[in-house]
Amino acid sequence: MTAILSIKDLRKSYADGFEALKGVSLDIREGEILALLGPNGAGKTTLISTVCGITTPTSGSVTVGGHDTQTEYRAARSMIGLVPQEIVLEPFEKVLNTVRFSRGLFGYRPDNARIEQILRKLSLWDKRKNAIKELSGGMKRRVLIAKALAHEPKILFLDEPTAGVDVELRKDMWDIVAELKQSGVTIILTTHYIEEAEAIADRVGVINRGELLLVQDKDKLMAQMGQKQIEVTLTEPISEIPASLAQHGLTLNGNGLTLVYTYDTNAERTGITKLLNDVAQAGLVLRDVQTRQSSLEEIFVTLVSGDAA
Ligand SMILES: Nc1ncnc2c1ncn2[C@@H]1O[C@H](COP(=O)(O)OP(=O)(O)OP(=O)(O)O)[C@@H](O)[C@H]1O
Repeated sequence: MTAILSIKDLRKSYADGFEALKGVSLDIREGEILALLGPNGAGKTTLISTVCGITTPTSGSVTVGGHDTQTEYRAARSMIGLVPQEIVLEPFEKVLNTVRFSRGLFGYRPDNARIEQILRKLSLWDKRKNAIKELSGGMKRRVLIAKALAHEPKILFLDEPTAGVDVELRKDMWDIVAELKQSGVTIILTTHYIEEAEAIADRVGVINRGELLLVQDKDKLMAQMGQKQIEVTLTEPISEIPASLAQHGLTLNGNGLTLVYTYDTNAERTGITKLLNDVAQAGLVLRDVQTRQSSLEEIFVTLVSGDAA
């Protein structure tokens, strides 16, 4: 794996002593889309700000394309584009100038063709002579993306790009992200929308209370979603699972009253018939049978609430 971005044991304590990042380590592959999920205050923005050099880490290191963000700040930072969560734009400035200026900030020569291409891609070309204050909220968000792309970054951070945007713009954002990926840009986005992670991410990371709880290929998570559980409640509790049921990989819950069997809904044979037969053969009497399906949302909620305990 080629890691374009490597985060090692990153910690951040704010001046008031609050530890917002508690040793985060993460390697990001070149060209992938990683979605970072986490509840409010989990540390997503702190992580992005620290990686982008806006916030100084308390300890740990970050390299971007091999450049250390602290000792080789300019080289590392020029590879990164950041679309912040909050709209920070000069209201009286024209769209075109705003985006051109961003390119200049990174020491890049003016390139009108490139700026035009970016503005067209983001449907802002017709608005290029408008002042920022004349734009709608959604268009301002597009300007933030244009600014972040103006210096041709290899890695793009999008901090909640679709928070508060309408369905159409959200769809447009997803298309833009997919196009950028096609052109080889690595994308890290934070989101509260689990369906967004499902729709566009290659990998999903879950962060809570400053810790990265999980980073996994989305497809693997989706495969987990394909799993279902059947809960068999018995009339009498048992102290252990009978040996004749060992092959089913059951767990015993609820004070010995519930047997839980996990199966794959996509599999040709679920094994339910044999399970129920074997349960009856073992002399167990059923009170109830229930099935339940786990979703990415549930995995997320379980991880985050388990962490809070
Ligand atoms: N400048 C600061 N000084 C002290 N604490 C801070 C500062 N900035 C952020 N925090 C705290 O650090 C924690 C993480 O905040 P952060 O903004 O990184 O979370 P987040 O995951 O981006 O949340 P959200 O989804 O709400 O944007 C929060 O408890 C926040 O209050």
